[in-house]
Amino acid sequence: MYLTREEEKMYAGEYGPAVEKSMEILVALGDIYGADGMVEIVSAQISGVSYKTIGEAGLEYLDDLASEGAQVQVPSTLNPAGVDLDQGKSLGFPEEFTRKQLLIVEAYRKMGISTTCTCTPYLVGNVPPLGSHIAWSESSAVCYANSVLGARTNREGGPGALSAAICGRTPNYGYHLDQARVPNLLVEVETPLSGSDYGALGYLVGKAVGNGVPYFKLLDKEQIKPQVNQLKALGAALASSGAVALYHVENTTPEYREVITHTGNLEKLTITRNDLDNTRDKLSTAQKPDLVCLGCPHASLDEIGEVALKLDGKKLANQLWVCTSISVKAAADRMGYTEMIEKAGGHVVCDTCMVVAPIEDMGFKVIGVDSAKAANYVPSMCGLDVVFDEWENLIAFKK
Ligand SMILES: C[C@@](O)(CCOP(=O)(O)O)CC(=O)O
Ligand code: SF4
Repeated sequence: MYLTREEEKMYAGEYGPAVEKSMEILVALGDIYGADGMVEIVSAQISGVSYKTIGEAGLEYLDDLASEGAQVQVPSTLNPAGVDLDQGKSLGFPEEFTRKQLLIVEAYRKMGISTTCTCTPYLVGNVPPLGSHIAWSESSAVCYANSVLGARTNREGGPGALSAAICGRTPNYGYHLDQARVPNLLVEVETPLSGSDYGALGYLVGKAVGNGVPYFKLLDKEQIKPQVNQLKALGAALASSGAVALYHVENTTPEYREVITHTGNLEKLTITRNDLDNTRDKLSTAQKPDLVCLGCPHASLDEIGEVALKLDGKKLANQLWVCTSISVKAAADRMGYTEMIEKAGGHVVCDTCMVVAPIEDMGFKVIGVDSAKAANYVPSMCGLDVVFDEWENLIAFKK
């Protein structure tokens, strides 16, 4: 692939071993996927943060890079870690795990990466504009960035996104190019959508479309135009049951007008109310959750607000985590939401989630979720049972 003189220098080690190593990774990826050259990026989002998923080998790799002086060249944020970085002890996270986790985050911090550990960076200031090239790796965030923001990224792995952040570039292939952004499946949804329907829809369509690009026609554009919270749930589920990186929603997402002409001859999938209800039932493996975990992807301020108002003045019978970023929690604190949730016996948990935290070692057995992505991953990544339903049905109050 073609490299500019600057990129040649990076590759040849003229900027030190961290840049050299990172450029080698980018060139290898570019060669595998047939990139013609590199493209400059404006933002990075780096997964592979939890000690649960990257382990000792990951920690060593990051420590080496940090001690070699690696520095990111573009604004970069981290994916969720395995613990709440501030409230780890009071929430009962295992001590040794927490110690390792803090070392990982410290290595990233040294590289200049913001330690806002979240899968919804677009809610806390990492918001690349339409048409910009970026390297993001959290699959739900990739889906959001490509589809809702109209930025351009492949589904990077953690090392790929980190290398891109260090070099300020990523190989130019896949979703960076116009031709990969056209839809290849038309999805007609025949029923109005609300709550966890968006996740159930994403789960079903992700299975059908694999690594393709679905184009959604929702029932009634006036009534059910999806907003940020719904689009994040839809994209997260699409990206977890399939390898989706981009979707379009008619009258909603920014690139639908450019691709609408391609929808005429597409294979069509019709989704009914029954399809969505059956999906929710199929994903559930138990009935009564001992821990309800909301915020997959990380909750927005208004999602936390809805839960807080419902809990206000009551006492919970099961445990509750509402997972979010430190920035959104700060706003929730000021709004009084955190206090309402805590008084009811729940927690606003930062930096982590039900999938990347070691919840299987914390005494929980059945996790209640309102997210299809979490319902898909909790059994496989934590080995625990899951109930997938609307959050209002999952929480129970003391009589
Ligand atoms: C399941 C996921 O949301 C979180 C775990 O990823 P990681 O530990 O950051 O690599 C990753 C993803 O879907 O990209
Ligand atoms: S599993 Fe869900 S909450 Fe956890 S990092 Fe992934 S999208 Fe975020």
